[in-house]
Amino acid sequence: MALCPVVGKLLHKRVVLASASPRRREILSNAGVRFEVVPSRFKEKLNKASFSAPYAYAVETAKQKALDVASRMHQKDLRAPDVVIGADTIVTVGGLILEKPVDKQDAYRMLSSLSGKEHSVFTGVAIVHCYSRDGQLDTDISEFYEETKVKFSELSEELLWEYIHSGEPMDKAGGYGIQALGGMLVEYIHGDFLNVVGFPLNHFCKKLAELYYPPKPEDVQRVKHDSIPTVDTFENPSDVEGGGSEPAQRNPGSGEGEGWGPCAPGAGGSLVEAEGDPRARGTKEAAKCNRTAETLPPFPADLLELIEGFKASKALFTACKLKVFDLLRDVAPQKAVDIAGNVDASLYKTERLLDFCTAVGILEKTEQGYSNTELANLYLVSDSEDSLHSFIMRNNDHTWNLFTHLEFAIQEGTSQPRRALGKEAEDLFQDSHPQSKETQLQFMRAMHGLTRLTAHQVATAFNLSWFTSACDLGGCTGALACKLAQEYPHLQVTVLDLPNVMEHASCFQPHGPEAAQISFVSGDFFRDSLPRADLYILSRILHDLPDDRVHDLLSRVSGSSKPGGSLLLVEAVLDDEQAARVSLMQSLNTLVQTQGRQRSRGEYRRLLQQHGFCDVQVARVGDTLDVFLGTRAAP
Ligand SMILES: Cc1cn([C@H]2C[C@H](O)[C@@H](COP(=O)(O)OP(=O)(O)OP(=O)(O)O)O2)c(=O)[nH]c1=O
Repeated sequence: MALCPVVGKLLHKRVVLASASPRRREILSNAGVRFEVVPSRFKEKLNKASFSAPYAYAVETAKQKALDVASRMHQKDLRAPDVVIGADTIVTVGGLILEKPVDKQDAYRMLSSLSGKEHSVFTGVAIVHCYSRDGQLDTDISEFYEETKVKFSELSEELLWEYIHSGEPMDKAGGYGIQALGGMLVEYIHGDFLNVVGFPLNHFCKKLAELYYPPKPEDVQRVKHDSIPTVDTFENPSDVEGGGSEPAQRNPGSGEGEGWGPCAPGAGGSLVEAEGDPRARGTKEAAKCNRTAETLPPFPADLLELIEGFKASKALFTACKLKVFDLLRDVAPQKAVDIAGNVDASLYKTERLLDFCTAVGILEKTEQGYSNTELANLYLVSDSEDSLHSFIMRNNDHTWNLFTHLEFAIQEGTSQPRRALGKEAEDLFQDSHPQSKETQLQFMRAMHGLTRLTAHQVATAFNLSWFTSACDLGGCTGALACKLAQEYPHLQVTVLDLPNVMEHASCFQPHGPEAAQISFVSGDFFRDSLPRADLYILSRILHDLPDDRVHDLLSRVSGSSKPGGSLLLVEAVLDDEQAARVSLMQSLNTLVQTQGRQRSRGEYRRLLQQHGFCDVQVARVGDTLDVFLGTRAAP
């Protein structure tokens, strides 16, 4: 692929992204760049009035961010990284520069100034090449900016405040995120979308191409001004000889706006070299080494992520197990030494774990110490409303062991609870296998967090307002029942689950007005008669069951349904191309854990029809779930 060689020029270098922005990190890593993240401590408070244009402010801030990181790393390690990338995104409207809002009122001020108008988003980028000369840091700085025009619709007061209360505006220039909810405010954009999100990738690649493949004078005519040169464009013997792998050094005589000097003639080809200059020699040697990079196959970034992905999961599990996010929810920021003391762990190793968490965007690091990101506060703190902590711990304590036996599951065609956990598959959902209260609660909390993620979308996938009674079979903690009750104030919802689940259900019962609409009933949907209801719900139940038990259960539900009553079925299906990866991963999960299997949308539709539910409608929820609604025909 044409872009790979350009990005490939960075692969053998120590590249640092001087930014705490999770968006920049994602854009660069999606492009296959390998880098470390060291957030800049440069305070964004340059005097805006002293700049001739807003973009100059963004470019200078980007440069200062990168230089701050380069010099700190050089001081700390006595060795700077090879390349430091800094960026700064601003929004401009009516001559004003908008950065990140300081509070909700500020976000309101910004967003109302953008309402109904076109504005510009500028991202300034600095690519700083670092060299160490006699222990001193020396740099070559290349900088550029990109402008994207964005037009907002007229925004009502109500919409503005709803958006502000979502929390999304707070860490974003101009107070919005075009890549998420903020996308709904946008009427049109002209220019690079990623530039708005914080990093103009296309311009960055062009800049790299300019730096690493400076055109020879005779090539200038051949290179389209706005294209990213591919290796082919420059692949000729003299280019290979000339290296072209290190950035061309700036011609000392050339001024700032002149760009990068043309290639020096002679053996070196594209590099301007001073005889006896050790930096130039090093550069030439490096150029020789990197020459082969052009002929290498594309770097397997996705493959490496797959190979090493389990390490990232385990690091997250460990930070959760140590309750790092709970600690930082209570007191933040905290230094590594205090966190290590609190969790009773080695300082050096705790620091490595915290830095990893920072690099993947779940912690933030400043001079004062580490703090939770918004994401961590929402999902990783153990007792937050939407916590996924127990789901993570369940993966750590339970699913992890099962997955280490995946090869047996595949070879033998059976699930592996016995080998991994000393239990039979059906025991996992039965009373017959006593679990400790803690294990049971962990399972229930895990299901609770997971169900809450999509409960609202499931509850509203169809208009259910004409039902008066519903029964959620295997409804566990009542997380879905609660959303249904909130959404449909006239609906009475019964949650049916096994006695060992119901024993602990009181820990999850809602406290709001919807509590009066929900009742919990203990029972086994395979043995006991089902509570009467005009809507039955089977949410994420059938995939855990083998075919004979699916038929058994569906015929019991069908037998209890009155004509005109309905069944709402929620499952991750196998055959949707967009969700293929996630669904396929879930199907591995099912085959290693249970005797069930993931089924296709067509199979579920047929199952419903076979059991007397007709007029089956299907809605997609999130990335993975299908919601089916079938109506019981008269027998
Ligand atoms: C306009 C807009 C901005 N943004 C983000 C990109 C940037 O992260 C942020 C602008 O703030 P910046 O100061 O550019 O960056 P930052 O503070 O997030 O990170 P750092 O200074 O460490 O590099 O706003 C979006 O994510 N979406 C948008 O639509």
